[in-house]
Amino acid sequence: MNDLQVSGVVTSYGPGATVLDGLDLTVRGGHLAAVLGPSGCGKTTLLRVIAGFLRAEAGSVTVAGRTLAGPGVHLPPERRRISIVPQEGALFPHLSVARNVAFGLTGTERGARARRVDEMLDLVGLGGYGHRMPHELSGGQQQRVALARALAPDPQLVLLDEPFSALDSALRGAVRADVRAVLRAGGATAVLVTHDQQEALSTADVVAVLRDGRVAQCAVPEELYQRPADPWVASFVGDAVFVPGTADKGVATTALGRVPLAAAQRDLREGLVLLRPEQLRLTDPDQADARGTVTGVCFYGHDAMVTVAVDGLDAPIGIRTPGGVPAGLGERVGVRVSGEATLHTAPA
Ligand SMILES: Nc1ncnc2c1ncn2[C@@H]1O[C@H](COP(=O)(O)OP(=O)(O)OP(=O)(O)O)[C@@H](O)[C@H]1O
Repeated sequence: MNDLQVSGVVTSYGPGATVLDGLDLTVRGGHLAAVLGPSGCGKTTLLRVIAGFLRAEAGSVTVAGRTLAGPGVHLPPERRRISIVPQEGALFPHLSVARNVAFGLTGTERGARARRVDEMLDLVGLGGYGHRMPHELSGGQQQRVALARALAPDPQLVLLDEPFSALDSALRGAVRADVRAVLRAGGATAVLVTHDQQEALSTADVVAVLRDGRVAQCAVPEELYQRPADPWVASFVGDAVFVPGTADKGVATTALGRVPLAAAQRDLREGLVLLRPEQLRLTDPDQADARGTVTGVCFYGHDAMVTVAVDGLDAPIGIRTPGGVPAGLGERVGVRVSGEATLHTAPA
């Protein structure tokens, strides 16, 4: 299988400018990994090291057991069997769609090349578009051609660098789903760089969160969201509600009541209890473990975020309420918690 293994990679752009600092990342063959992290944390740099445009000062990169970079080894990009889908498709404007897709098929006999182009255009849902010029396509169609071009040479690994960021939000979800389906059908391993948490969680098999030149956590989306490694990761991959709590026998006691803890966190005695806003419910104050006063309401259409100053808590908390705004400013409300929480050491 085309497993990607990045081990102990160190890269800098000069003295004192270390960007990747012993980074490890493993992606199983055929899986899509999203690399998520704050601006400037080194996401693109990681792609450049994997693709071979940048030399790592230490560490190694292997795909399917073949060392692409490592001590004494640095294969040039064209020998790595890696394709890249850049931010805005970057199609050659003077070449037709078919010739764009055929671009990486050098050394392939003419008939086989034409068949492969047709096959790739069918795969991305653009069969019959081969004669068009890039400017005759929508942004989403151009991105799909870029994907067809990337997949045509049958790469072991596809690197996607924020490939949806130029698309408007209505198109984005649909193109994202298309690209995901095409990658699955093609069977290549893929690494998707994004700064969009929703995109990472909804598209990837695993999500790696980068911080300080390393992977802070790499996990399947549900685990990352529900059991983040620390408060920083928790806040980075979604809205987080932190309340102080003490733990005993797998249950945390907090100002919001008693909350069961996820199994992996059961050894800590006290710290910050993490909940997601959708785990909280507004109820009648007489039927709740916790009570408070509404201090803010933000309506988003599909749900609303209601901010409540809970008795006994220093800071107000956000509660996501589906289907409208159930309480107004200044109203006394009850708060109920559902599901499990995680307990974390409070940051120093
Ligand atoms: N060619 C370069 N020369 C010097 N420094 C660079 C160069 N390219 C990137 N950097 C620096 O390296 C760090 C990581 O950059 P990189 O582009 O990998 O971040 P990123 O996570 O992809 O950011 P973004 O999300 O903003 O695109 C940044 O501090 C950036 O300023």
